[in-house]
Amino acid sequence: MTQVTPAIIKNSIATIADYPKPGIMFRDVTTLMANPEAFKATIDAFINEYKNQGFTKIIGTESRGFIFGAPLSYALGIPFIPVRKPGKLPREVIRQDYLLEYGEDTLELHVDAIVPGDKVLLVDDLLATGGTIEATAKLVAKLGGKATDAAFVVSLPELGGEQRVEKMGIKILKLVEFEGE
Ligand SMILES: O=P(O)(O)OC[C@H]1O[C@H](OP(=O)(O)OP(=O)(O)O)[C@H](O)[C@@H]1O
Ligand SMILES: Nc1ncnc2[nH]cnc12
Repeated sequence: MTQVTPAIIKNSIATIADYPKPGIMFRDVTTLMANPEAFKATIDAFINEYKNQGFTKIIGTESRGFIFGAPLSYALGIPFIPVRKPGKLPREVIRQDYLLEYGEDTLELHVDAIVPGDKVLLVDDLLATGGTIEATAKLVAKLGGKATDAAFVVSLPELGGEQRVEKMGIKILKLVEFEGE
């Protein structure tokens, strides 16, 4: 489905140069979240795209993925599953290491959170190198599910994440792009 992204979404995202490391242009969605009109436009755009599409689970990746994934899960009546940084989930987990734009990390998923045949929507605030979403999709696959789609508020195409995620057969929705700005 093609939709026009309201300008308020991009306009409400702040950019901080050289955070958290020199050379990084940090796209800060806290200013979007603090703007109720922009936040509503963001969640509504996701609802329009993903209603009645047969998803059985929505995954949000810690931490900013929780902020956009949980309201979508509530609105669509689809279970919300958190993928978390190490040591945060209390029951048995599977793990996946991955590289970030500015570091490396590990993600974990409860082993009983995904069942074979699940059709999973991945939600995160931002797509940069695609390492986070690739690791999350691998966790889903290890448990027999299939991440078919991934939704982002922001994509940074210069960092190659879109090709990396599409190569895995995952369809991307991005509401906003930042390129050399
Ligand atoms: O496409 P990638 O190169 O993987 O980068 C994107 C990821 O990086 C950020 O999360 P971060 O790991 O900084 O964690 P946070 O949400 O807890 O701040 C962002 O929220 C995405 O999850
Ligand atoms: N440039 C960026 N801005 C905000 N979050 C990010 N996560 C990875 N790269 C980022």
